[in-house]
Amino acid sequence: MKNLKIAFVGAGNMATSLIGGLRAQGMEAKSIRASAPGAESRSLLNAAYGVQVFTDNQEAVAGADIVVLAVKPQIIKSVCLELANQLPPQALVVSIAAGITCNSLQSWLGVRPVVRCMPNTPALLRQGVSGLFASFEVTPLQRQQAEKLLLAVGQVLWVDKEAQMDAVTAVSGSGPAYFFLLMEAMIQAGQQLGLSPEAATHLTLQTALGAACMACDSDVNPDELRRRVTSPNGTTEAAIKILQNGDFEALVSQALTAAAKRSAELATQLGQ
Ligand SMILES: NC(=O)C1=CN([C@@H]2O[C@H](COP(=O)(O)OP(=O)(O)OC[C@H]3O[C@@H](n4cnc5c(N)ncnc54)[C@H](O)[C@@H]3O)[C@@H](O)[C@H]2O)C=CC1
Ligand SMILES: O=C(O)[C@@H]1CCC=N1
Repeated sequence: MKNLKIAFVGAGNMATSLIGGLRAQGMEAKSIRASAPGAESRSLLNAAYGVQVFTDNQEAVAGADIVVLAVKPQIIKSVCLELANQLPPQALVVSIAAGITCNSLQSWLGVRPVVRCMPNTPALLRQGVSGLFASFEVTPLQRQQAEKLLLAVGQVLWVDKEAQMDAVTAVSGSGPAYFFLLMEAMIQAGQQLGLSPEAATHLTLQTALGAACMACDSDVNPDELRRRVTSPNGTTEAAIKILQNGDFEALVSQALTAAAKRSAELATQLGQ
């Protein structure tokens, strides 16, 4: 990675996380460029990581080995059309836009190596996980380069069918929001049961962290870990019964199905 030049088009949350990860791994600021229309995000990025910032996307991608498209799905088509004739011919394009297929990207940019990926916001703390899919044109070396880029902000998982990216988006791309919602609900319930907001928040967040660490470190599945908390006729059983009577698993399944469907819809609505 050290000899590569990487250009980010878009300088928002996800681009900033990735740039922070690359800099923390020792990538030199002079090898990283970023472009965005907003002066504030450009100057924040420059101040935090010393990277070169541009208003002009075409200027940012000049000479890049990897171009990361980190703009919203709604504007990616216009950005691609603007860049189509300006990208270095061998540059690898890495898109993080939800729902936007390799086929669409290649219809706007010309047939070229494209990696589509779906990171998530814990990337900010280098605790993310990203799903990746490579178009046919991506070389083994470019695959490694894309993987290293995303490894700078957490773990990676390649999928071999592009349609699986909708499922990745539903599980891990959007996933942090589901856990935050559960935290919100537990904090609220804790207060209703008489705890102060501070106490309810502290207990909830540390429990979420502890449970996630246990699930990651353990050699048994989450269902077994759950059973170990659940004493016969005890308090956990009383709570789980309520969740299951409310069809918790079915609700989660419906929610993830809606997210995956929306990812596929974005492909149809905003693609080609
Ligand atoms: N936020 C999330 O949890 C995740 C987001 N994504 C994807 O990442 C992409 C970026 O999302 P965020 O960083 O959250 O959005 P953001 O809104 O923080 O950043 C978007 C950036 O694009 C810039 N921009 C707007 N118009 C532009 C143009 N014409 N040319 C160049 N830059 C332009 C904005 O100034 C901003 O810096 C989206 O496509 C989203 O689907 C992927 C995984 C997770
Ligand atoms: O909600 C969204 O569309 C984006 C993609 C995954 C997380 N945030």
